[in-house]
Amino acid sequence: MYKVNEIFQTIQGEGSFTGIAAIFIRLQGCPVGCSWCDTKQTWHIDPQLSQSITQVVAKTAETAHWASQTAEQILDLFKNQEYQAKHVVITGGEPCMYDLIPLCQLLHDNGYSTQIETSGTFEIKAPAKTWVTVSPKVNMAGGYKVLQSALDRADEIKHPVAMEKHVDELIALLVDTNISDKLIYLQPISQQRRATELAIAMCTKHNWRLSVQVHKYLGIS
Ligand SMILES: C[S@@+](CC[C@H](N)C(=O)[O-])C[C@H]1O[C@@H](n2cnc3c(N)ncnc32)[C@H](O)[C@@H]1O
Ligand SMILES: Nc1nc2[nH]cc(C(=O)O)c2c(=O)[nH]1
Ligand code: SF4
Ligand SMILES: [Mg+2]
Repeated sequence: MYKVNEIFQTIQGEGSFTGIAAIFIRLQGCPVGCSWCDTKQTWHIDPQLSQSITQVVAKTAETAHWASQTAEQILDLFKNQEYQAKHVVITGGEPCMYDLIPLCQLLHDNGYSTQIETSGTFEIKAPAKTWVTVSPKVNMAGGYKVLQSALDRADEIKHPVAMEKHVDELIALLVDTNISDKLIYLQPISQQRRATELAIAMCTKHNWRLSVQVHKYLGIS
């Protein structure tokens, strides 16, 4: 069972698939604790906050409520909601706390493409076809071996930055893990002006890409 914090259809606002219509599944739970995390409501799994999927889909505000769902129930919901997007983004919280193989496989079998957004702190359990976005959480739980395998598996690396030290950490990580042939995105933290200027300068300098969380500029989910 997957603990679902949110399901909604929108435009992917980050990384390589920016601009694509997508269904987002946000799973509950994350032990990593990034100070600047924009989805802190997903961190704790409070058994008291279990709801029906109808209530979760009807949410009008970000809350820590969640609904337990099987892969089949999630697919049925897509149909009931008459979602038209064919790209599914599984995020969180930390989606790799869950085995994502049954869910992604079922979605692939039904004509959807899948993408996961992960911190690289848990083993990635997803089919080979799933697009993997790793937003590496340096010096955090999970350990180096898990992070190395996540970075090796990554189709893109998307690193949130606000200060020079975040860029230095990324460079050190790429050297340590021997990663040289991946798409690298810098994502300014919380649309801060200084963070954005830093990201632009560093993307230009290192020939990386910029990811600006387009949905936040548009005021959409
Ligand atoms: C909320 S996280 C959930 C998935 C997973 N736990 C992770 O960290 O990749 C989704 C994406 O948003 C990024 N993110 C979180 N808070 C942010 C913020 N305040 N500004 C910019 N990016 C942020 C994360 O780094 C990650 O790339
Ligand atoms: N529109 C939109 N695009 C996104 N890309 C990654 C998101 C996330 O929270 O993981 C996200 C999100 O929350 N909304
Ligand atoms: S790993 Fe992702 S969900 Fe967890 S605290 Fe960090 S940004 Fe938030
Ligand atoms: Mg988000």
